[in-house]
Amino acid sequence: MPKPILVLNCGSSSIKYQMIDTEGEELLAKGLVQKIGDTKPGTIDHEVLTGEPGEYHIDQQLPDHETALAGVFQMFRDHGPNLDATIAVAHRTVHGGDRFAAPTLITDEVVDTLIELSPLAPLHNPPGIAGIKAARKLLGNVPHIGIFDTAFFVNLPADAYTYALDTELASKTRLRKYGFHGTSHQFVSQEVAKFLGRDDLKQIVCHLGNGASISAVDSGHAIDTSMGLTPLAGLVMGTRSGDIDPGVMGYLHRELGMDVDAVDAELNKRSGLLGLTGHTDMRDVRAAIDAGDERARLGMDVYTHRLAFYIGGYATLLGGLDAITFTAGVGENAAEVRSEVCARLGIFGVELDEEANKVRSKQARLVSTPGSKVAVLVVPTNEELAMARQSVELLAAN
Ligand SMILES: Nc1ncnc2c1ncn2[C@@H]1O[C@H](COP(=O)(O)OP(=O)(O)O)[C@@H](O)[C@H]1O
Ligand SMILES: CC(=O)OP(=O)(O)O
Ligand SMILES: [Mg+2]
Repeated sequence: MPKPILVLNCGSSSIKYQMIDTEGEELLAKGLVQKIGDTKPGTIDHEVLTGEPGEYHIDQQLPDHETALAGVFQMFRDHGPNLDATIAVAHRTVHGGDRFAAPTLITDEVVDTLIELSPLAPLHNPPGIAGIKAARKLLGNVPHIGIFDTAFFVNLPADAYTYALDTELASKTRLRKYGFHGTSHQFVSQEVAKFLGRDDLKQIVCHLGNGASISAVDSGHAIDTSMGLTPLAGLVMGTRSGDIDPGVMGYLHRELGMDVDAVDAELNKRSGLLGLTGHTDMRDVRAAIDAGDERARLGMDVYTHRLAFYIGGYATLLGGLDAITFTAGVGENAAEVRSEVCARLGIFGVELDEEANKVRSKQARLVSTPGSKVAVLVVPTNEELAMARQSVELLAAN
């Protein structure tokens, strides 16, 4: 009998989910819900990979996360696998603040604390909490576990996480760098160590998805990462600006009368690749570049400039560099991004094997030349599997 865990990743307008058998780690089902809270009908795509495999799609009005999850559960009831066998539900919870580091059994008290932490991640935590509440209602008889994006970074050195702000103000408001995508940075850096057969690696992980972040990992410990108090800092992302002069906020307010919410929305939702090129998706940016669009070309240059800047800085902080790894939607698929970033890293003796880099594969792989002073890898991330593993550990310890 399989002992499945349901893993939920609730975003503001989407839910990604997987059902994973904890014995043997087989993926039993996965799915994606889109356009939650939209005036237009939302979509639920459900794929069953066990028993009688199949793919199912429905269009349905999805005013909130509770309706969306009810739709997902209906998919399970109509097409399988059997939800009754589920032993636990794992929830990706973006911001654990300074309260949560390890995977945590969710109680009413934990939910209250997460609500308190919400202002720290206004775009990410509220949908996560909505998902937790809805799932606990629909599947009340199994443990629910929170896994925090910030967890891998709780032990960053103080000089990495401290902002140059008034100490009292910072401590009163818990203002510091927290870092995000930690489940992915940890999973991928461990996969790299396995792949290269060494634990004592100085490595940089580039998680380039719609949200994007980069981390420096020394012998398994994160020593710096690009996201900050919120997931807005650092790299250029699909719609987020990443690093800008903090003076931009006051400037936009004074010049255009934009209030704080308007500036926040501008930087989070209309900036990044979208603001630079008119496209959020890297495939569309690439198509525009190929069609001679100069705005898209500049957008890509800003994107790789920022990446190279961080890689150079992190190599210095690490005091050496053994491996650079690309992961997530862009990192795993966009060969041109890897190629253009690596072309900026000659000073470190990075040499990409352009042919190997072009090969499409779902496997972890080396894409640098044998002579490269730094190994360059592509490693698929699997945040859901990492979450399932951490949940199993927590359940075993209780
Ligand atoms: N084949 C591809 N080539 C280039 N970029 C891709 C490809 N497939 C996906 N992407 C990029 O990956 C992004 C999604 O990455 P993902 O890691 O799934 O993000 P998130 O988890 O933040 O939704 C897309 O927005 C797109 O930019
Ligand atoms: C924290 C974060 O940026 O997450 P995502 O990439 O899912 O938006
Ligand atoms: Mg992601």
